[in-house]
Amino acid sequence: MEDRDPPSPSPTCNESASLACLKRVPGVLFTLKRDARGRLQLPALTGEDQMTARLEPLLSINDVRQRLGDLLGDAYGEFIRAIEHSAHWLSPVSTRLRLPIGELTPHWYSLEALPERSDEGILWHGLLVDIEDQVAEEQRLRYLSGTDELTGLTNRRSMMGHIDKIASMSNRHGTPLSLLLIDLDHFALINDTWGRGLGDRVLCQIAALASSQLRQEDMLARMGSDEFALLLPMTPAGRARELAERLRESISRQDFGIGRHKVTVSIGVSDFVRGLSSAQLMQQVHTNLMEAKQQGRDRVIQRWLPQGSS
Ligand SMILES: Nc1nc2c(ncn2[C@@H]2O[C@H](COP(=O)(O)OP(=O)(O)OP(=O)(O)O)[C@@H](O)[C@H]2O)c(=O)[nH]1
Repeated sequence: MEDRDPPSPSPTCNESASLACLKRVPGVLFTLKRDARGRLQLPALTGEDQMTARLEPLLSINDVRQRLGDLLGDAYGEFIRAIEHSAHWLSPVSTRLRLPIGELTPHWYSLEALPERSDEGILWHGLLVDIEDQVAEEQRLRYLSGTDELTGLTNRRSMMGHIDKIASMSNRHGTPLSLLLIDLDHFALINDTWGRGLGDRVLCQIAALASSQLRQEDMLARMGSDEFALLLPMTPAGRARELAERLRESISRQDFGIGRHKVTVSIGVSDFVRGLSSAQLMQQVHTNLMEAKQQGRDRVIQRWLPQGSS
């Protein structure tokens, strides 16, 4: 027979290694019990020191509801709802809760627990993990996916969704809605003459200048390249046109730090007509912008979207 060294104990069988590992998990493993009278008990708990310290006083209390309420504050209701739903359907608990455990400011926790029936009621074995960093990263990515990196404005993708939503509200309630499409004139020339870095600065300055003239409910987006869109809810065409003219003038007066060279924009304006789609609104405002370019740039063109057109 082959002579072999006896196998070393597997780390998963080594209790102290497992415990040390558990201490490094930013959360706790727990057992929760709900008896037939609805009382909640916490018979077992282990994990990261700070969280364990906060939850340990609950161990072996006859009914932890009151103490949990004190500990979790506003989040207590949500926690109990998740537990009661799981108890009723015997379904796993899988939720995220914002809990003030072990921290002065609440953190996001992921709560995963499996219920099973026992003689005394229902028993959950579960894991509560601090996912504050993960949630912050998700929020950052969500923000980035809807934001133009250069100007910090809403990007095309997010704006198109917004136009759909606001247009369908206008359709339902008959409220006025206008859209502006703003495009820099001969922007390629600015890049070619003063460099792309300065071109970037011009785009950012235009974004800031336009933003400073808006109401809170208006939405400005960079649609790409040197094109911006401005969505104006509750705004009839006449007021949208006035705003477009003001914007155009203020941009042409602005000193962008490129000598005597003026930066100008062409603007298409369109208002939403009930019964039409957001795609038709977009198409019309684009046609108006093209018309402004063709007529010599540095101007605003507004044409009505004929009812029933496609
Ligand atoms: N600086 C800078 N330039 C960009 C960016 N994105 C696109 N561009 C440039 O913007 C220019 C857009 O030019 P065109 O679409 O040809 O139009 P234009 O020169 O503005 O001329 P008209 O629109 O016809 O008046 C191109 O030179 C692109 O390379 C950017 O993020 N930064």
